[in-house]
Amino acid sequence: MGSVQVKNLVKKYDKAIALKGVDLDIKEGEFYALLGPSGCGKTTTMRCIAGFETPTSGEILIGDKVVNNVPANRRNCGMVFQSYALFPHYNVFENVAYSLTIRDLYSGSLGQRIKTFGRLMSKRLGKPTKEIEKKVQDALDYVELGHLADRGVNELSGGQQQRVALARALVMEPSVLLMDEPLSNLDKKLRNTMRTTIRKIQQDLKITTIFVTHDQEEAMSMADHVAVMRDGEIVQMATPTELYSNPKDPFVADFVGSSNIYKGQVLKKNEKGNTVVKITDEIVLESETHTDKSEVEVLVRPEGIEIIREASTPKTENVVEAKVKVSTYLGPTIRYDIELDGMDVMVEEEFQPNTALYKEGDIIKVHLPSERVLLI
Ligand SMILES: Nc1ncnc2c1ncn2[C@@H]1O[C@H](COP(=O)(O)OP(=O)(O)OP(=O)(O)O)[C@@H](O)[C@H]1O
Repeated sequence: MGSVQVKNLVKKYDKAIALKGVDLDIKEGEFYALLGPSGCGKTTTMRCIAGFETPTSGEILIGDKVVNNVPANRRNCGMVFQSYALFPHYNVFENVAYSLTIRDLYSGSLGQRIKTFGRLMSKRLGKPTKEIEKKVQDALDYVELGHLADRGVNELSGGQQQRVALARALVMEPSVLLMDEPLSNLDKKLRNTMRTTIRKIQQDLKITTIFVTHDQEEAMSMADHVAVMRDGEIVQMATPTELYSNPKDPFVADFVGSSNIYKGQVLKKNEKGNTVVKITDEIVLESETHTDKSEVEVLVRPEGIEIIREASTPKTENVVEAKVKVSTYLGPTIRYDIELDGMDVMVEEEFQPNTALYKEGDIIKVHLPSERVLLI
């Protein structure tokens, strides 16, 4: 039973209120990302679920059991941290076996427990049981490190160390996997590989996973659902596509992907049923978003704006003249910083080898399709 529910979770410290009433409802097998800027309360939420922090108020359920008073080691949560937190004097195998061995401290006869304690105190794990050996080997194979079981952890790369940490969490067969910025110490290429590895393992094992990150790309590419947090609260919780296409407010829009956001004044509905919104005297746009408000924020994603070239099909609405300020080649795309009646606007266009790049000072025409002009 790996579902997780968090109800009106509040955590106050002496000088800060870290959580102001967080609610989460995570079904068994789902992958949730907690996304938000530094200090918004992601880690505190996770530490409360893990049992490392005591909430000031609110309820936490794992499965159908309220766990507020259950100690961390009885919550059956596997943890993976940014810092790996491996034991430097143990090799790969021993690091993964450790949690299983330590579990023996709480079970078995008094004699067995004393023996386990003695082994741990002498910093040797001794000969593991056949069962532990198999479980550890399986966990290492899962993270593709089976061949490095005898290596010292200091002789591993960062990515390999994080795989050991993941194996150590998985070997306990936790009902919930909690990961706190696990990829932040890795370089970009390795981060991408690890994203795929983690996602694949999560889907294979169907393990309920909560993943803390401040990296929107990471959250959007891995999770089934993303909870965006700000100042100790969840601002919006949605699937990645919903979050990107329908951000609830400018904070979410800006945090999840790049965006152009302007203040606008709603003028009327036109004959097509579109909302007409004025941004400047010169820039009046149609939007397919319906709203009852008279003052709105107008959001257009950079890739939602189309530069009109001679070969483009004629457009009937939302065509505006613009001046190119900067063009930046980004590999698969070109980013243009342009000016529209005094407003700075970002446009991102797919790079086509045969298309000439615009340069500073060029006057161009851009089309902002009404379905890409969002009113929030
Ligand atoms: N032990 C503590 N004592 C006092 N204040 C704390 C403590 N832990 C966290 N806080 C405060 O609670 C708030 C939330 O912190 P938290 O670590 O949960 O944020 P976060 O979103 O995980 O940030 P980051 O991405 O930087 O790790 C911050 O204002 C932080 O300073």
